[in-house]
Amino acid sequence: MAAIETHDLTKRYGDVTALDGLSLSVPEGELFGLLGPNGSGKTTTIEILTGQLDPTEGTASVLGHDPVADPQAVREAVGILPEREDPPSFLTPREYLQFVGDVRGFDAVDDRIAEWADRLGFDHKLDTLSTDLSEGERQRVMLAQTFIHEPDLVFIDEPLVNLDPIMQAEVKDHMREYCERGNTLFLSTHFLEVAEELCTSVGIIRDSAFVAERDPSDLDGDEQLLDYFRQEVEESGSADAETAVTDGGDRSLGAAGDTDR
Ligand SMILES: Nc1ncnc2c1ncn2[C@@H]1O[C@H](COP(=O)(O)OP(=O)(O)OP(=O)(O)O)[C@@H](O)[C@H]1O
Repeated sequence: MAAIETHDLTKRYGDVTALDGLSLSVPEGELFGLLGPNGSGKTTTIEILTGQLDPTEGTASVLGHDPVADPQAVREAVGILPEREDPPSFLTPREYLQFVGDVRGFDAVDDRIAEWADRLGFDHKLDTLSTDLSEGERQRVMLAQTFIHEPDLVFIDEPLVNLDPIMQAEVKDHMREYCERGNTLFLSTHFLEVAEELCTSVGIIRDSAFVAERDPSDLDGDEQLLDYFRQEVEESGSADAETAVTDGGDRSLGAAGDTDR
């Protein structure tokens, strides 16, 4: 069964088309990466699939639930880490994760908090107000809330932002193992090296429409993901595409400041 299935998903805001007829199927167990220039519709896609935003047209199925007809069922079934989200500044990580436990209704909340704080290296900060945590420590807490209830499907926008290199490696390992156990991960990122290293499949979106899908391991040595992305995106000839493809040595696309939020 596909974990995610969409048909002609479209979102319009007046004259602005944020998403234009997205049809997509993500099988269970896939680590899927959605790539695209700034403003191409990645966040809109995730918001529709997680029941936060209604499409103007089209249908979607997420773990067998319809995110329009039953957004609550989708939100209960999945883990979500939106872009640039922090735990509330006035709660400690322990209080925030206990709150998540209450809302999500899972058992052994204290044990799971201890396990995830240990795994993500913020056990010594569990009782520190979030306002006093570093950016990377807050990202670790947000990653914990994403996975703590062991969902079958997780949506993550830029998972590695602000993490130090050791924690980046650990989170990558975790995401890989999570999918090897049959779970599904839907990742949105501007960092092609992350997509290339981790994803079993990538989709490229431009001008709000889906243009290509590819298994990164099928790319040969001369056809790196950046070149492939550039080729697919530049075909649109849009100004957006040209500003989006920035080599810059770090192979990040269109958001040079993304690591420093
Ligand atoms: N509430 C809104 N009202 C009007 N236009 C919107 C709204 N939300 C998004 N858009 C537009 O829809 C398009 C797609 O936005 P979206 O946030 O999905 O892009 P994105 O691919 O996630 O971009 P980025 O890589 O910069 O995060 C953009 O042109 C954006 O300006």
